[in-house]
Amino acid sequence: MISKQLAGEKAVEFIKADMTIGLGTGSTVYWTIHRLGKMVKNGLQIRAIPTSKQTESLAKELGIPMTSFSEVSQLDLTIDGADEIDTHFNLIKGGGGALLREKLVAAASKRFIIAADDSNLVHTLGKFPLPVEVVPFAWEVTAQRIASLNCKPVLRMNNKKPYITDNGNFILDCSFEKIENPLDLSEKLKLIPGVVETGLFIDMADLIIVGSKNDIRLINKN
Ligand SMILES: O=C(CO)[C@H](O)[C@H](O)COP(=O)(O)O
Repeated sequence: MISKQLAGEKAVEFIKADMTIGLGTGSTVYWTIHRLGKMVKNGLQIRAIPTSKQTESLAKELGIPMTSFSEVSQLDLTIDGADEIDTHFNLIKGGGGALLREKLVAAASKRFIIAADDSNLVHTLGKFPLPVEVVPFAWEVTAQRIASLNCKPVLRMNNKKPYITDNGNFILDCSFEKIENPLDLSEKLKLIPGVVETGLFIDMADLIIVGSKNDIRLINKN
């Protein structure tokens, strides 16, 4: 069994009846969603809010009942993946392009669980290029302003065209190499006009489930 699958499937153990669950995006939570689909088929009652159109269609296919922020304002639990996790529980997310909805859903959740494998654990964030969601208008100027923070922003492409997020925006993948102060960087990025959201998730995760070749580790905050 691959490590992402181990971690993703382990995460369902934290789902209880009648919970409202945030469903993340990516190849790790794919396994969570599949397991959850089976649990729902076996009678578990939950409702879910997806963090992307991709997750929404998978969850619908598996018969997982959906809700939305027009019906609920708080979720019990969100399960998602991460591209990098540092020793202070800070994350880089957005490799799959869903960072804005992922952050909104995580911020509305009482508990935020990350399922990942040991390749995602790092001492300092930044080797993985930081995804930054920007509005398409004047994105070139936004990219120049971001570059002045000492990185190389690259416009994410899809079939030779700019990649478009579920919110109709672009993504700039920003290579910083080392992000020594994630909070400071996050604040600076959010001050740039045109930046909608960044893939820096600072001190939001409560529990990390780390799958490796043959076992699973749980890392609790504190
Ligand atoms: O942030 C994300 C999507 O926007 C994903 O959680 C992140 O990219 C990790 O993905 P995977 O589970 O496929 O490694």
